[in-house]
Amino acid sequence: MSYSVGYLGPRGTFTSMAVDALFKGEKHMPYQTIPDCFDAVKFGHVKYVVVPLENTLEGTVNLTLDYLIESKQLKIVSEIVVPIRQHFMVHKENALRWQDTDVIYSHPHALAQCHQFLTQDMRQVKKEMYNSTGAAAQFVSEHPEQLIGAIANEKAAETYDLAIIKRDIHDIANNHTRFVVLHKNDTALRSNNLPVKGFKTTFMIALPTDHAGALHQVLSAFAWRRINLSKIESRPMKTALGQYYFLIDIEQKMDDILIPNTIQELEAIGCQVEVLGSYPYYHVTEVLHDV
Ligand SMILES: O=C(O)C(=O)C[C@]1(C(=O)O)C=C[C@@H](O)C=C1
Repeated sequence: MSYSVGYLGPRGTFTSMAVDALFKGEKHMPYQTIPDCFDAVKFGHVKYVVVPLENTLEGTVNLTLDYLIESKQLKIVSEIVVPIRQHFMVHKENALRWQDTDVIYSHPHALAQCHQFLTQDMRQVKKEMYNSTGAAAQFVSEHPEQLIGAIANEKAAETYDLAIIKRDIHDIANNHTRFVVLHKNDTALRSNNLPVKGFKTTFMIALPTDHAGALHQVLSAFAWRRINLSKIESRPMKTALGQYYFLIDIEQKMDDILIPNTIQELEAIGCQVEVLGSYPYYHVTEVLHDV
């Protein structure tokens, strides 16, 4: 295996910023889509992959969560939260004509994070979804003959030599995305250079059918042990309407007693419980500086 880390590429995505922060000096391999990232680690082309899981403004990246639910052999081994600053950029040859832009490309999450800018300043411009912010920037750089723009980060503008027209166009300043590192076994991945902010464990829980108050019982199994939940979310099981998995994050790492006992209690009421990972989390504090 020549590459150790795969990620949602190309260079210049926010995901590549997460990779740079966690895996300094390792060989990285960009993949075009989130499913490609999952396949790369499943089939052993890379040891780890980094994919986006959740954003402050847009919530969960459903594609990642659905693949995580499906890929039971993969575990979350680390998490990193990255500040997200979105900028509007065009090809340098079109910088003076940016007001004539016909189409703006970006990842659907990035477009959604810039709703106010797109509806107020760019109302007439067509919006097109792309696989990632970096790929949108690359596409713009390859098509100077078209009056198109991208929403992406500063690194993408540098990498693809684009002109930033408007900075910080995301709706709220406190915009962050949570990325997870996936691996074939559950050995937690520690960063060599970032301080650990804390630990989490993620569960996937299927409730027993026709059991009144089952979710209440699940929550109370955590509550009476004073285990702090940092997230709860449901995703359809895709088997029938009304059937869901509950994804629960707790602010605690796997231990020998408390968590195994919680799982036992959940199984005793008929729940199916999978631990999707028990891992350290990190924050990137510095935002890419202005040029
Ligand atoms: O990594 C990127 O640049 C992406 O395009 C993906 C993604 C996402 O899926 O949330 C990552 C971070 C930002 O929230 C916007 C887009």
